[in-house]
Amino acid sequence: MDKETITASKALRGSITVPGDKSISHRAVMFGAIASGQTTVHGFLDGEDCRQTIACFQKMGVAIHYDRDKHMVVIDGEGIDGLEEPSELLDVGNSGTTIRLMLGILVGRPYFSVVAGDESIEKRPMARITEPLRSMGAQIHGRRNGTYTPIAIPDGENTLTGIEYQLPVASAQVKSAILLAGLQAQGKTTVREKYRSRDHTERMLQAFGVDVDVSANEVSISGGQPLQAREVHVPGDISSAAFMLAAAAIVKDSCLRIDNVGVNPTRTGFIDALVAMGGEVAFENERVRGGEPVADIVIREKSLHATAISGSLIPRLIDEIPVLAVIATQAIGRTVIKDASELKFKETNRIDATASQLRQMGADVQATEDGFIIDGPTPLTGAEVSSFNDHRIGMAFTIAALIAEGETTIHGAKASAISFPEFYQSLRALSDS
Ligand SMILES: O=C(O)C1=C[C@@H](OP(=O)(O)O)[C@@H](O)[C@H](O)C1
Ligand SMILES: C=C(OP(=O)(O)O)C(=O)O
Repeated sequence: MDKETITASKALRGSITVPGDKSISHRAVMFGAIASGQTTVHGFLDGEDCRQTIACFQKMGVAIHYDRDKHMVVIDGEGIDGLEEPSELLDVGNSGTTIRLMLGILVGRPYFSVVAGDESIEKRPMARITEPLRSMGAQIHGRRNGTYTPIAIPDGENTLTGIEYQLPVASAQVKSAILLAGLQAQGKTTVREKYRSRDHTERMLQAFGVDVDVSANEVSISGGQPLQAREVHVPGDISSAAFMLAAAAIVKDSCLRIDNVGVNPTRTGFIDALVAMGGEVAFENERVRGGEPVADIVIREKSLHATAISGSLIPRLIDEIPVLAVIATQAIGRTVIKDASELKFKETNRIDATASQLRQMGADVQATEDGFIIDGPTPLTGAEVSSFNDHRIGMAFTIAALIAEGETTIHGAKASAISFPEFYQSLRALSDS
């Protein structure tokens, strides 16, 4: 198995950028594929998940040209009716976002399609998508009555009707799938959520010329609206920036600047948590590009104290929780993270993975049903840890290794290629400078 060996780092100093936002990159390809005209995407994330999205839509006959060196994707869309029946399985690899959003498109198409992914995708729950889509009239077959992959959509009329739906858990993937089906449905579709999840779908659909009504925690869309191609500039991914910010927050005397990061308020929970812990973080050059807020982020290492993370904050930092748990081991006092049971349904069970590997490194951490209880500060010691082939887990433990005494080996480190292919390179460049 692939591995990386990491030792304690001296201060991280300098200025970097991080790769494009994963959520926005996926959506740019999908929306470009169902729009009419040429969509050009700049700053596309060259991660494995997003490349899988490109491949799926190419299998549906969409002309997509990807220049990997320039991080640019050009999509010649012919509207949603221009999508063709794929003659092969649509393989989403490791990507939950690809399968869930794409199903929202496929259920309204008149052709036969089958979607599946890797071993991790096989274990991830799909009922959250297939139940509401079925209630719109979608015909869905699949393993265990369509609650797990592989999932097949039969050919035929596939007529959909708009629904009003209250999300049982805040999930942008479920919300987006319903809205994409809603675009193909008769009448209006409304999705309500208790806590607001990331709103990139709403923002980008509006940018592609679709009327989307957004009020508080409710989004509505009327069926039959076409998408008009446009240029998309993808900002740096705050979920990737979070690893670098975490490193700078806990490695003594660090001072780091990350330029051009997406700071959509539905995604900045990690920054709020860090500030609540006493972290020194500032946004500079705040601007809006293509409907998404962007800023340069500056952080300085500072002594941190414990905090409580729960409720509406959770969907705003869901993917950053493993690395936040690492930070919490260095904060003074007891950090409690709750309402995060969704972590069990990601690429791996992130509650178990984070707690078990943190304990290997000597942290005082307790896994709970829906989060963690972490007492700090605790000195960490180098250990053999596993990513469980989950990119966020592998990267979180690499950050922990930067402050550990002795050597830490991260097994399955290559998983970082899912969302942050240059992760180890960027980190080495910063600690050498
Ligand atoms: O819509 C998206 O792009 C995503 C939504 C979140 O998942 P859920 O919708 O399952 O919370 C997040 O964890 C994932 O990394 C990306
Ligand atoms: C959960 C994640 O992604 P996905 O659901 O797209 O696999 C993630 O990137 O942390």
